Amino acid sequence: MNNLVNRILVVEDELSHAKAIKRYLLAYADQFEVSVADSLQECRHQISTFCPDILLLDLNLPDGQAIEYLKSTDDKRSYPVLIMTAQGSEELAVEAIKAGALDYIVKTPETFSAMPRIVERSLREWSALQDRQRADAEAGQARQEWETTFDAMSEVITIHDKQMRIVRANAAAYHMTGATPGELIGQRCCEALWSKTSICSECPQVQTIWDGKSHCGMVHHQHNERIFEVTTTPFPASSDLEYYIHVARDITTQKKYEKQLEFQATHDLLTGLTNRVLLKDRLDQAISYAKRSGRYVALVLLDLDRFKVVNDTLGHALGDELLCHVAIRLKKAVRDTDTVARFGGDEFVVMLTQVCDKNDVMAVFDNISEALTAPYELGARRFNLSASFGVSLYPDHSDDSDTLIRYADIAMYQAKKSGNSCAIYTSDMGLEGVDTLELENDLHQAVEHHQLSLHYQPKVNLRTGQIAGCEALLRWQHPQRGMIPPAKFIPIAEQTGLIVPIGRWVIEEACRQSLSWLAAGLPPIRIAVNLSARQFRLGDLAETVKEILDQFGVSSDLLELELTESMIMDDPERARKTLHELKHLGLHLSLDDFGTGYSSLNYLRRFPVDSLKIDQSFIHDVTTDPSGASVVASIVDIAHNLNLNAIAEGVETRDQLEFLVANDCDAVQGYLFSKPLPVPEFTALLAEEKCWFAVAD
Ligand SMILES: Nc1nc2c(ncn2[C@@H]2O[C@@H]3COP(=O)(O)O[C@H]4[C@@H](O)[C@H](n5cnc6c(=O)[nH]c(N)nc65)O[C@@H]4COP(=O)(O)O[C@H]3[C@H]2O)c(=O)[nH]1
Repeated sequence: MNNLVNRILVVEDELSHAKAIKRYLLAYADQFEVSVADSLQECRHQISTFCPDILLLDLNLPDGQAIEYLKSTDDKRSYPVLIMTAQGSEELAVEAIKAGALDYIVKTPETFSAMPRIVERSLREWSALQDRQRADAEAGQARQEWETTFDAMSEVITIHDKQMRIVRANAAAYHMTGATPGELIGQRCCEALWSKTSICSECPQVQTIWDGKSHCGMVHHQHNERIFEVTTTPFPASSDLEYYIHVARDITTQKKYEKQLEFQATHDLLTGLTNRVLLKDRLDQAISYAKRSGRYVALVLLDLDRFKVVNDTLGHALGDELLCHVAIRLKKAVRDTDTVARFGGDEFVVMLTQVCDKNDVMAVFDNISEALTAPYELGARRFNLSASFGVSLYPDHSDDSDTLIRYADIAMYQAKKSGNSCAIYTSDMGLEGVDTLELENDLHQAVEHHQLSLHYQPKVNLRTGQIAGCEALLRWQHPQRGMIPPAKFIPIAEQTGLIVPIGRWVIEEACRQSLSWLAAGLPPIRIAVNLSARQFRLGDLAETVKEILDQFGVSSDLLELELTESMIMDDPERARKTLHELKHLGLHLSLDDFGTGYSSLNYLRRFPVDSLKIDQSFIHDVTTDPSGASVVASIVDIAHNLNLNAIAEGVETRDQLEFLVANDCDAVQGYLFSKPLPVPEFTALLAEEKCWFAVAD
């Protein structure tokens, strides 16, 4: 018993009983405080004023029955009530207990004397009862909260037994399955939730049942194609019965998003092809597989030749469409096990794996090349594309993926530069690559530091044997490396854009030289200057040339511009306009390296050019290869049919010269007559007024 005061209200109309009870109680313990009421009315009054901890209530009181009183106050009571009854009224007392009394006492002298212990015990019981009720209420509340939460969870939650039968399911589970409680409870989880007929051993439920630990895994819903992350956790509900909580979270959107991100990180979004990151990964794998299998891996890097022009003239939408067509064709041209990647822009890479024979690479290359060059139809338009290819091989060139990619790139660059469609990497190309970077830096200073100069090579008229003009050829005297050939630095100048100021300088220098020779009293000579593709595309070419001619006061008749076929065929309409503007100034125009590119004779007819320069590669073979000879003869014919002059370049032997004379070529240029000469030597040649017929005869 604690030391707190216990207030006891005794409601008894029989005064002697009340006194006896009070006396026993007060005599028993100090903490008892006793008050007496003799009616229900007084009882009610004292309950509010005395605030009893226990009520000893006589069954029959003058103003009413205790049972009625209990019934009317049952809900609010915070104290125990003991009914006191006379012998023989026990039945009524039991009724009083039903109405809310804690117990009853039959009034006898013995029970009066035992009253303190009865009160003590009753207070203890009451306190325990209160605790239990409070605990029950709290448990009820908790349960309600839990159930609300359980049903409010968006995750599908089920509780199942060891046989994986559902014993409880939340609202999300019913919502997902569309089942009623009757249809879900007792069903096997896999069937009821996931529409699966068999249980997968990797199911987190199965694993949890096996080793008693929580397991998490992914479950694909068989019918609605959604993906769930499922966690199963065991919990002991009683000592011998185990339950498992199964929480399934719908992660379909998350997975979709993850997949999308992964795709974006590893693919080119326009074409859907593999990107550089994934290609490198696959190349690493292919190399390690090839190491074991003793096979080759080939990398074919290709760059579309005229793509920029297509893009600029037709707009990016059509350009994109074209790239998608290229991607499809490349994929079709190789096996499924090979990889086609896009590195951005118009650069694609094909990785060929499990190659047994190196010759197979060239066969695949032929397929690719053929697929790419077939005409493209975009809307009402038809296009032809060509590409430059660079090939590198594992194990011949490297066993490192980055290096192989770089080597394929260097080889492609080499192919482009040399005008061949394909180049296989060789070690000297690699060195050239290193060189290129250094040259690029030095080239920036070349103009400023007067390291550039022009050499002149005569063109000889085959009818007169005399100089018919000359070609100005750029030379770079590098302070450390000595003379660098144009084939090495012009492509760098093209790439960096430096060719524009350099090209302007060449025209200015040719005009300056022309004036200087005239001033020296030498016969007027037409100087041909090579134009670069970039200069030609600039748009203000005619204006620039006119400005230079005006600045030096040189007659336009003394200047010739040499363009290549590819420069004008890139964008024939624009080229035609520019050529007309140049022609309008009075310049001579010639098509250089004729025969090496793709020319449409239809277009050619519409271009105001004066000469076709037959590429030296044809001249080289003219006496050894009958087909080479017929190409040259045809070009001369074409030129004459179009009212153009035919000039052969790279003439080195008398046999070549004789062939050209026999085939009615108009003029020649080549080492047989003279190499390109520095100004003093060429000036001497001019002054000599040399006639080469003696040589040609
Ligand atoms: N094997 C052999 N070669 C001969 C013979 N006769 C002449 N050549 C060389 O053939 C090239 C002819 O010039 P290209 O076709 O315009 O080809 C030129 C031209 O495309 C470019 N280039 C040169 N100067 C300029 C320039 O000022 N501007 C631009 N944009 N390109 C230039 O560089 C290319 C190479 O120029 P070069 O090295 O000077 O090489 C010159 C010349 O030296 C011969 O009988 N045999």
